[in-house]
Amino acid sequence: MQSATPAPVLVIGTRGSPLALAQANETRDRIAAASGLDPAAIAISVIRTSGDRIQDRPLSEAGGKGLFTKEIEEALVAGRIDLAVHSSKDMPTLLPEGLELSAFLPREDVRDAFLSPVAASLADLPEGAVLGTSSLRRRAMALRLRPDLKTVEFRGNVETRLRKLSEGVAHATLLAMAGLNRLGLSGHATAVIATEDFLPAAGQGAVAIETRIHDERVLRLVRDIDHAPTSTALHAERAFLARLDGSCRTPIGGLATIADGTMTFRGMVLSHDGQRSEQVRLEGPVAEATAIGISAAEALLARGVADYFREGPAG
Ligand SMILES: NCc1[nH]cc(CCC(=O)O)c1CC(=O)O
Repeated sequence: MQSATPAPVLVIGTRGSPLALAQANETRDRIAAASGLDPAAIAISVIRTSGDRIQDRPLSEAGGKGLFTKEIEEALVAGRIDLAVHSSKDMPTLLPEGLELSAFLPREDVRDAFLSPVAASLADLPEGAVLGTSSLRRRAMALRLRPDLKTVEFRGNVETRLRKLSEGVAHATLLAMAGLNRLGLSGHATAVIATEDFLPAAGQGAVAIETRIHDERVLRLVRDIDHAPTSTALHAERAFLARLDGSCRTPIGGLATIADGTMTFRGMVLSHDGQRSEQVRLEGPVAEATAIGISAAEALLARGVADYFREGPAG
């Protein structure tokens, strides 16, 4: 006899990668714990996005960030799901009309990991070694420190990239520590790269929950699991990105950290070859998070970084 599954009272939409599912499961468990809802009454609906489908070219050429969110947001607008769980890093700064990011899970490790079977760190890679990455930011950040490196495209989910590395497609790759931790794969990291050397992407390590504005029933449930410091940091980082009008066609790093009521914001924009870069560091009260992110962007724009945005990712 089959046990009766309760009719779902809440439907979470997510991509189907192991990382996306881990994030959706964590969200379900947190909502259940905070609300007292039976976890079995919270359904997880897997939605295949354009970003998952397109495998034959770099995503920066196929149209950028919205590719991982479009079909999920359509389901949210249409009411087929009640909330969507995303990696903040993959979210465009502009959301479709009627949707908002209403909660963030506690941020994981924000740093990038260095993974290599041949070297202990980026600095230790042999002259001319091949770095596999599909991220324009990681490519430019790495070339800034090691202009001699060659780079190759490394698409696919975390597991696919680990496999390509073990097959020798590249001497090294870079992945978010957050993803490795959430997948229980942190043992694959050869070294963790300090943010002083290498700024993460805006939003890295944070999981965002997207909902319909004015959907009070769902908002009540997700607000209870919102992690305030993560939310504050993400507001600053997303304001920074939005003001720069950057996209995933531009190498940009941005990180807000909070200690004792003070936010420290660091931002960097690089040329595609990493040979030119501008950095900014600002501090201010957390209550001014959004303004701090905007000021950081304006400081960089004043130094001419908009010129970098007009350049293509030359080989
Ligand atoms: N673009 C893919 C993606 N989106 C979020 C993460 C990692 C988890 C995170 O940053 O929250 C990854 C993989 C990676 O960059 O290694």
